[in-house]
Order: sequence, then C-alpha cells, then structure tokens
Amino acid sequence: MQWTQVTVKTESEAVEAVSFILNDLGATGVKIEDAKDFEKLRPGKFGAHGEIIDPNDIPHLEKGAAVTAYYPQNIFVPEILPTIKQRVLALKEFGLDPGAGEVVTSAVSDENWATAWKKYYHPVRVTRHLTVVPDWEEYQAAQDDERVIYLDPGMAFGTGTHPTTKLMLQALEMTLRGNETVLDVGTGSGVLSIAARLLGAAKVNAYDVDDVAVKSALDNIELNPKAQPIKVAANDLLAGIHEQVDVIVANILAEIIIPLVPQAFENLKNNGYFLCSGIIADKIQVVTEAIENQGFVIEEKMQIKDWYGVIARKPLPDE
Ligand SMILES: C[S@@+](CC[C@H](N)C(=O)[O-])C[C@H]1O[C@@H](n2cnc3c(N)ncnc32)[C@H](O)[C@@H]1O
Repeated sequence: MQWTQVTVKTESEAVEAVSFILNDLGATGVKIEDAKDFEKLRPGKFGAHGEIIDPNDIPHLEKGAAVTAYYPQNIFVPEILPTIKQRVLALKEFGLDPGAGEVVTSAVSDENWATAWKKYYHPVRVTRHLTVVPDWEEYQAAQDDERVIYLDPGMAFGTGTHPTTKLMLQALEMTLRGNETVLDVGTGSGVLSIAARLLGAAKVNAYDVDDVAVKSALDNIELNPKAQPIKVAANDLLAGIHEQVDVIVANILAEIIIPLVPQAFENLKNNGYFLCSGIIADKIQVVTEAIENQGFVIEEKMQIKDWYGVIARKPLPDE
C-alpha cells in the first residue's frame, strides 16, 4: 500500500493543534519533530543502552517544529491541501503561532506521480456516452454517439476514473439536454467542463483555487477542440461570481461543498441543477441537510463504493 506524506512546518506551541487538524482530515498517524525537544538533550548524556548521546549526531530541526502525517491511498491529498493550509493558518485566531504553516508533500513524489499512474491509465468508457482517453493513446469510438474526452491530467486531479469524478460525469449525462450554461467549481484537470460541452452545454466556465489545476484544465481543453471554448479562471469557489446558470457541478470535499451551497443557490436559475460529489458516507447527511436547508430539492443521491454524489434542483417559486 502506498502512503502520501504531508509535513506542516510550524512552531512548538502549535504542534498539538496541527496534529489534530491532520488527523481530523484522515491521517492514520502523525510524527512530531520539535527543535525544543533537542534543546533538552545535552552532549554527554547517556542513552537507554549506555551510549553517550551527542544530539548533533541525531538528525533534528535547528528551529521550529514539523508535524508529518501519513495518508492512505483512498484520501486524495491534493484535494485536502487547501483545507490543511487554511486551518493551520487559522490557528492564529485561537492565539497560537502556526509559524510559516508551510505544507510539503512527499513519499509519492511529483516525479513518481507524474509517471507511475500512466501505466494504469488507459481508455475507459466511464458512462454510456463518455469515454476518457489518455492523450498518448490511439482510440477509435465504438459508437456514433460516444463522446471522447482526451486528457493528460498531470498533477491535477481528474483522470475521469475516480468514483467521485465518475459520479459527476453520470450526473451531467443525466441532467444535460443541450444548450445549458454551466459552472464547474474545482475543475482540476477540466474533465467535467469538457464533458459538459461534449454533452451539449452551450457555455461552460471552470474555476479552481489551485494554479496547477487552472493550467492543467487549459492544457486539456486544448486537447479537445470539440469542447472549446471553455473559460478557466483561478477562483475560490464562486466568491465574486454573480451569474444565472442552468447547472453547477462541483466535485470537492464535503467541508468545501457546504460553503458552496448558498453560492450555488444564488448563481442558479430556478429549475437549475446543483450536482456535487466528493462526499464520504460520514458526511452525506450533513451535506444533504445543508442542501435542503438552502431550499434545494434533492432529486437523486448516487453512490459508487464509499463515495456519494447528489443531484439537487432549485425549485420554481410556485413549487
Ligand atoms: C477532487 S478534485 C475534482 C477535479 C475534477 N473536477 C474531477 O471531478 O475530477 C477537487 C478540485 O477542487 C479544487 N478546490 C479545492 N478547494 C477549492 C476552492 N475553495 N475553490 C475552488 N476550487 C477548489 C482542488 O484544487 C481540486 O482541483
């Protein structure tokens, strides 16, 4: 089994709180390194086996502290990084100094990730009409009504095969009829935006908070002339966006979907659809409550493996 290692560089006083945040987001364990612990070790002290300890021989931090967490494969770390950064920096509000709050991931190095997954990534018929094809593979559509999405997701999330993406591809296929306006929040590789256009949406705007994702989405849109044009921009959810669209789709974590719910309601036309996934079993109730309390009608709850998706509709005023 592979693990992703996430290290938060912080200060001694914040190590407990940072450990709590990392565990709360699904870490299976944390390791704490604290320069203050080494200050207590004096040269010449005896260790447990009678050896003389010279702290300088032990790899240690010269200053500050670092908390390292380990995440199992079913947690997609790039997705939780913005939440980690946000919650660590917010510790200031509780009177704790989080230091730089710098977050570093390793174990699955960029280089490994960029190449290792390619071995397992082949054309996949994800839904009745949508097939995702790696850009470097030759593929011939088997039916006239099959739509092919060419992708090279690189470091961004969205090969099209993750259950959460699949749920939203299915939801788009169930919802779109043609000529809709669509907002794709947390676009990652751009896969959902490309799918929306290929399924007949007239206009799609895609947003992501991560510049790597924005670049990846733009590159993938280049690979799919039939899906062009799609507008892509860096944005935090729908902050500052005021539109009236037919469909909003978002595959993000439950914690991030909840603040999106009122923004989605505001940006949808009556009878418009809010499609969301990225929700684990523990969170489905709180997300559906937030959606219903906002005034949406839940039309479908979908599930693949441990992941849930929701199709919600903004009702007509007289409903
Ligand atoms: C699970 S990926 C989904 C990618 C793609 N849409 C898919 O379905 O495969 C979630 C994406 O949401 C982005 N994201 C996370 N927080 C965000 C926020 N506050 N605003 C916009 N995008 C965000 C992440 O950078 C990531 O690219």
